[in-house]
Amino acid sequence: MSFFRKMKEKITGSNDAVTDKFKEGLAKTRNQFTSKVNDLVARFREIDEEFFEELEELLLQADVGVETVMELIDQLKLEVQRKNKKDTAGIQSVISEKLVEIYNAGEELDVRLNIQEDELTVILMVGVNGVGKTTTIGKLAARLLAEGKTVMLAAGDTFRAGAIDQLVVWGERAGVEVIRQSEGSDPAAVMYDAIRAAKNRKIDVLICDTAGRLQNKVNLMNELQKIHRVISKEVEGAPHEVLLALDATTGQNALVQAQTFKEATNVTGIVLTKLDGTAKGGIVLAIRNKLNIPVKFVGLGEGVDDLQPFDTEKYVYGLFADGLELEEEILDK
Ligand SMILES: Nc1nc2c(ncn2[C@@H]2O[C@H](COP(=O)(O)OP(=O)(O)OP(=O)(O)O)[C@@H](O)[C@H]2O)c(=O)[nH]1
Repeated sequence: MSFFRKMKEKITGSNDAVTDKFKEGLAKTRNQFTSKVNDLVARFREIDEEFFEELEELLLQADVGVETVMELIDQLKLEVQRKNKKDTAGIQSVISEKLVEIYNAGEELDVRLNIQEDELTVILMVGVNGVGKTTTIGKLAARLLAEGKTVMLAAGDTFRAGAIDQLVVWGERAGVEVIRQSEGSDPAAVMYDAIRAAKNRKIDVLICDTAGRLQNKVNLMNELQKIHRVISKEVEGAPHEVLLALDATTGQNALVQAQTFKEATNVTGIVLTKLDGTAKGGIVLAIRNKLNIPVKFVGLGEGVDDLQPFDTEKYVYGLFADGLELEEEILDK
């Protein structure tokens, strides 16, 4: 049985709906990338150096990242040699297998949220303006509520006009309280208030919004460090998560942002938003290679339930779904 079929059997069944979300969310990338791979396979039939060169080009176009592409091509060449494989039929399944292997190789990255059992969990949300931070906080709150947690939000982006109101709207939508002060006030003071309120009301998870000013790294660092200090003084071990929101549609620029935030604060996980809005969904693999920070959630659409925990196999399935299903049918005949 091909790798792809085994993977499909493993991930579908009990959670078909989530698998479908990955499939739908990655449609743009699949339409660009996989359909071109399928064309390539049809055009070449026989595996040769030129085939690998064109494949390499397609992977680079999908923003997979140079190192990962090189590694993948090397591994494919080895596998083809090992199996004495001469024709291109079924190569997509081998590519998907190698992508999963490469993603999962190296240090194990835990995608689960670090939620405390019996005490307040504090999640800090960081990222530049416009990446979908507020939206993500709203979606995350809804997800945690659905899991039976009580949730509170802290409007720590006191800098951008409208950020507080926007968070309040999300809070109302999700039915959770938002702790706020006026625009321009000290974000650390908002955090302090929010932690006090969350403790008083015995809340499980407090999600804190922050301003995402990147223009000045020193300022960003100072502000985040001050927030950190206040939070850790009030709750031991907090913040339990620092989630960095990155917009997948900004491609390599997202990697640059990530590097800056990584230097400014201890980022524990990435939320990759708007993955459905890009044809360059290979950015997930580049993030893995460049940053070694787990992508904990991906945004696969605008709906509340379109924020999904990242899953390597569902992701790779989403990248290849149609082409491989077609191929499976052909092989079955
Ligand atoms: N298609 C899609 N849209 C998303 C996703 N995440 C956020 N959005 C949309 O992006 C828009 C808001 O994006 P932003 O303006 O970047 O969000 P924001 O939360 O105000 O931005 P911040 O300044 O980062 O707080 C909204 O229309 C969201 O629905 C996603 O995963 N997929």
